[in-house]
Amino acid sequence: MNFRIAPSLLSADFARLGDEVKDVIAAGADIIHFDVMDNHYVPNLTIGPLVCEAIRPHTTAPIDVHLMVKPVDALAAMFAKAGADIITFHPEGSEHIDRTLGLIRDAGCKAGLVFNPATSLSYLDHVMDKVDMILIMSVNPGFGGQSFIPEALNKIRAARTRIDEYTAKTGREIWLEVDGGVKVDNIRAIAEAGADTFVAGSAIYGQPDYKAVIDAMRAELSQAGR
Ligand SMILES: O=C(CO)[C@H](O)[C@H](O)COP(=O)(O)O
Ligand SMILES: [Fe+2]
Repeated sequence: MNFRIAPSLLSADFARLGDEVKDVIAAGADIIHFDVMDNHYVPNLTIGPLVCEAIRPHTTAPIDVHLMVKPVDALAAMFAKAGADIITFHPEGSEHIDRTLGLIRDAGCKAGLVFNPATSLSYLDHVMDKVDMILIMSVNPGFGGQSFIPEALNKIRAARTRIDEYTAKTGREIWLEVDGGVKVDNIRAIAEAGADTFVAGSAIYGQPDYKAVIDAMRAELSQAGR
């Protein structure tokens, strides 16, 4: 299993974002997770396409834009232009999920659906062919530094079953990302439930030595069995 670690910029020092991006990639991270909150779909307000465009020259690592916004379509197009590689959105934020997935892919990005703790995976039923990533939220969206909700492990297992069945039929890979409260001490259990991509904000940016945390996460992942 190819595991990917995606530090969330939400917990980075916003006054030095370019360096924060370079530092986590130098420390061994694979992906930059970029949380967009609109003070409407979620109570918090963060960063937009101009900031994505500003960090783009600072790394060749994929930028994974997590849109916690409603409506989604116009912002998704702006982030594709701003250099995003992956764009995920919450089904509750889109009037027409199939259309939004299509417009993200047509803009050249990987597209993904995000599931809040109480959102059903049934939104996947008729759109798997347009989904490149499934993101399971293990906290309610809106803030960094919250505690992992254990019930998320059951949803990760269910999503893994869907993906494996789909991949067996089509040969096409879909990534399974988990976001919220991911730490060194629970990442192994999350991997064992079926995740391959791990967002971690406060666990990485909240520590002075990013490499030490990422190395410790990889050591845990290397022990994970399915
Ligand atoms: O989407 C998010 C919150 O809505 C963040 O990506 C997530 O919470 C990361 O922060 P932490 O690892 O500190 O929980
Ligand atoms: Fe996120």
